[in-house]
Amino acid sequence: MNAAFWHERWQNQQIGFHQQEINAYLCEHWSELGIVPGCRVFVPLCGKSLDMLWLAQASHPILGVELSPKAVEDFFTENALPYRTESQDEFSHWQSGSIELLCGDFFNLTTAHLQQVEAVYDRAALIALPPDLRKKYVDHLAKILPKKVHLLLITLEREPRDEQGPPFCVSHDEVQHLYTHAGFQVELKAQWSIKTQRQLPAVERIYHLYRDLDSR
Ligand SMILES: C[S@@+](CC[C@H](N)C(=O)[O-])C[C@H]1O[C@@H](n2cnc3c(N)ncnc32)[C@H](O)[C@@H]1O
Repeated sequence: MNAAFWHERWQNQQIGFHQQEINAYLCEHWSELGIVPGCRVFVPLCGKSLDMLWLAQASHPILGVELSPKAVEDFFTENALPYRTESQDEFSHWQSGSIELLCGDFFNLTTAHLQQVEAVYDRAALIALPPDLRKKYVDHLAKILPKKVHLLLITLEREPRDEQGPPFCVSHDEVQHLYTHAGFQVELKAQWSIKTQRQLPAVERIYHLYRDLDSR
């Protein structure tokens, strides 16, 4: 799953993952995480997700990262948000008010980019990646995030399990393994049986992941 794959998806508008409405799990579970207004929220692999608008309206400064310039531009234009843009190291930086999007590769982010981030919202980021990249993604995220941080993570697992994707099946055991290994406490908040777009049975899980390395 290389950059060309995603650029092509955006150019051809093969973006079935994009939701026209705010994610219901975000609205239902965000307040349970104890993340106060004003906390900066990082949205990895953000696409043009409308969930960023909901988080911004909940008084969270937003930092997103996205590979596709088309996705980033569409986010601002489709939502009628005036923006300014400039080049920054390996990223182009797009900003409108409290929403900042970095256009470039997640794996080029450093701790400097994620300063003051206190929470992460991962919907369709971990599950967008094949197995070998998922470990690299979690390890990199754990490395660049501040020591004290909360994550809201949404995963998907089709039944019976398969290796197709994206979106890829990510099991509860895998989430536990990846994030515990990276120093996080893992709490499964809820799970729901659903039907995928192709009417396949699947389970969606919502996690609160938390770490506070200073308090150890
Ligand atoms: C399945 S989509 C999910 C988008 C968004 N989270 C949502 O809920 O609509 C995954 C997104 O990750 C982006 N992406 C994939 N690999 C990336 C990388 N290494 N760095 C930044 N963005 C990446 C793709 O362009 C795509 O927009």
